[in-house]
Amino acid sequence: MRFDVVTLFPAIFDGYLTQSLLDKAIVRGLVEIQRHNLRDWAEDTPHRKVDDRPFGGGPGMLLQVEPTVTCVRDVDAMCDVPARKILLTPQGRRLDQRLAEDLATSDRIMLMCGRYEGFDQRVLDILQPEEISIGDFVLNGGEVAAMTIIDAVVRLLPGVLGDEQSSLDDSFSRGNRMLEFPQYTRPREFEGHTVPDVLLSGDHAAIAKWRAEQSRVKTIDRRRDLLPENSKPNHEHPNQRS
Ligand SMILES: Nc1cc(-c2ccc3ccn(Cc4ccc(CN5CCCCC5)cc4)c3c2)n[nH]1
Repeated sequence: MRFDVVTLFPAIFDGYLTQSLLDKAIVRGLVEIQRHNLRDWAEDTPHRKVDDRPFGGGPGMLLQVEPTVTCVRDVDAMCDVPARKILLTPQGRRLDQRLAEDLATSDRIMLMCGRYEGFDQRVLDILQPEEISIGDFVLNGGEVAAMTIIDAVVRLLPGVLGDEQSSLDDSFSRGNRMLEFPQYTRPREFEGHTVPDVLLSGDHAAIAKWRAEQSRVKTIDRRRDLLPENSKPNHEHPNQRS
């Protein structure tokens, strides 16, 4: 899979791209991440201006339609595979595991990271990107949301996580909608806190039963909404794919 990230701050991704799971996946050719600085598409050098004040007044600045649309079209054309365009915004469809699994089926994803107060509306009208939010809070730009999407998607790609780390049993993977059971490792006792005996018993059936019960109790206590009897569809944003 290839990610193309359009951003005013490509350096934000430096540390992230060298972190081990992603770095290994890149080295193994399982994923490719290309960054594109929107400022390189600014019309007027030397100021390389890509933002301007909103018509009609209002706070802050907006990213202009011309450099953005030109940039996205140029980036899209850099590779034969057409990119699934995603625009990060607080107003988008909420990212969840189901959407991450859907994104993981794409061959190429372009992540459009805005800044300031976002993009001129004509960017959305012309390019018709899918709009995705990572939660009901306002970040300072799309980059952290983009990294979140990359993180959630890359771990789902075949071969990225070894079998022992499979994402299949994650809390929210493949329709699994239960919270994790408690996990323990050595030492067996720390400051008087011990490991549940069942986990030391070697009785795999009893361990599985205990873990299922722990997941159920925790899910009822914290996320009753996840239980099958309470589940409701994730209402898609009007301009979202099915
Ligand atoms: N899940 C999530 C994604 C983001 C996200 C993603 C991308 C950008 C680009 C800029 N920002 C900052 C921002 C966005 C919206 C406003 C509200 N403002 C009100 C007046 C009319 C214009 C809009 C303010 C500042 C972004 C924030 N935050 N949270």
